[in-house]
Amino acid sequence: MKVSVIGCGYLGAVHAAAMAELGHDVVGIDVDENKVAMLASGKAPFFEPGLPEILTAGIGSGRLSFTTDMSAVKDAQIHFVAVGTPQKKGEYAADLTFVDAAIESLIPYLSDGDLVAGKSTVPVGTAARLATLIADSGSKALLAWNPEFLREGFAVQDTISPDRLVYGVPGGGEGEKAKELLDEVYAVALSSGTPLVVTDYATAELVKVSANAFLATKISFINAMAEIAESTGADVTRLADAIGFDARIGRRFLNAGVGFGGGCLPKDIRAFTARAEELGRGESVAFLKEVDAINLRRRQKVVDLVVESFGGDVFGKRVAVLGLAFKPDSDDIRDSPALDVAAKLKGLGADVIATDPEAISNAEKTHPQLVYTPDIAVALTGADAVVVVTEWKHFRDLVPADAAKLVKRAYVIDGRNCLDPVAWRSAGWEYRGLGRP
Ligand SMILES: NC(=O)C1=CN([C@@H]2O[C@H](COP(=O)(O)OP(=O)(O)OC[C@H]3O[C@@H](n4cnc5c(N)ncnc54)[C@H](O)[C@@H]3O)[C@@H](O)[C@H]2O)C=CC1
Ligand SMILES: O=C(O)[C@H]1O[C@H](OP(=O)(O)OP(=O)(O)OC[C@H]2O[C@@H](n3ccc(=O)[nH]c3=O)[C@H](O)[C@@H]2O)[C@H](O)[C@@H](O)[C@@H]1O
Repeated sequence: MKVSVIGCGYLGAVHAAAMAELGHDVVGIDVDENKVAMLASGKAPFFEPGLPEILTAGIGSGRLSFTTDMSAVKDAQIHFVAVGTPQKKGEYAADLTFVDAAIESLIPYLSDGDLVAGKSTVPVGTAARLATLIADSGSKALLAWNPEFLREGFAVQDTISPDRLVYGVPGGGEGEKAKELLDEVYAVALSSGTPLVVTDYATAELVKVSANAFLATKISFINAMAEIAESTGADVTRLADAIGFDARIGRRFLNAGVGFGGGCLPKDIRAFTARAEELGRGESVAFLKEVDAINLRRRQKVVDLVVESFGGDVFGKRVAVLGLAFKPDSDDIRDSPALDVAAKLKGLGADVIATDPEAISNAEKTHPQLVYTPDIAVALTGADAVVVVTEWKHFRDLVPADAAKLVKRAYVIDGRNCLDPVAWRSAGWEYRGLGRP
């Protein structure tokens, strides 16, 4: 099929390359000229395992191209909209400027019977509004909302083999036509048994935000237990193991630590709260404010542990911050707990040196006040405290005895509960985890 993808960021670039990998003819459109130039030359503009390979293959096959010229979508039958929906400045609500602009610029190039398939995460009610906008323009194109559930770090595999597909479609014959087109584009996944939920716009939009709200709640739940564990001497990691054996609860997403960040969970729970309030249903998701508050308290807890370890004054102390990305296998620093901790410590006067295998160049742009090194040994050398805030394998695999030789004071705060306390303590380190003794 001929497919266009509008917005080629963390979601759209992967979606475009994956659709080409599945045999479709794909054109990716973005307003960012640098990003388009990189993608068009087969280079991934961000770190995502497996993306360079499918980009190169797609471009080499002639099935994948990128441009800033919206008119290139003309031949496509399905137009995936994957532009950003960030949090509005100073508000909780989602900023829909990019979605609206993308649809406006797409409309002149739509042919009758084309399908616009929204992938961006949007507040419930957006699809219906956009469908009206398209119809009012005189276009006979269809609109579906087809939310995306990929995880960064696993984005390629999650796109090619998703754990479910959700189509939000209009009622009647239009909905059937939209479903037929989506079935064709996702034929490979569907034929291998991927569950499919076909529903109305509002349900599809809500599936996406409620899934992220649930994940955020699960993380904040275990972090709340970590807070209680800290006051009782209990071990939240053992607690998570034990409750996780209950299949109704499950162990995944029960890792207590410095909490969730990234370009989605934090802004999505806030946008959901704002939208529910607009709908007069603020009380239904009021708990998400507590989920957010617990999450932010964990970042402060890590900072407090560092400060306490110096008797209340971190000024001039050298702190090695291991991790900048919001999670491993990603260079994404959007709302990253790791970077937040580094910046807070710097703000308190600590001599912070931060390292990350992939996220340094992004962090340098937003946080030029921090000192960075790509070399873990350099970060550790002379450190008065070490803080692990992203659980990259590189940090999990550190040999405590070797690391101890580099630092000035062997004090480690394991903000992701990803190190073995016994191994670190027996190598002479004072070890502090979050919610574990
Ligand atoms: N990053 C992720 O893992 C996932 C993201 N999502 C959702 O997907 C959407 C996109 O997220 P990301 O890819 O992370 O954002 P991003 O910020 O990395 O990418 C958005 C892209 O859209 C481009 N853009 C903005 N306005 C445009 C326009 N008018 N025409 C063409 N391109 C335009 C930007 O230049 C940028 O490259 C958001 O709604 C997000 O919540 C959903 C699931 C997973
Ligand atoms: O809407 C989105 O953009 C995506 O948001 C999340 O994916 P992602 O942000 O890539 O990362 P996750 O693996 O969900 O991790 C999010 C954050 O939670 C943290 N986390 C995760 C799991 C856990 O047990 N504890 C924990 O603190 C991670 O460190 C990270 O900061 C969802 O998992 C995806 O399904 C969704 O598509």
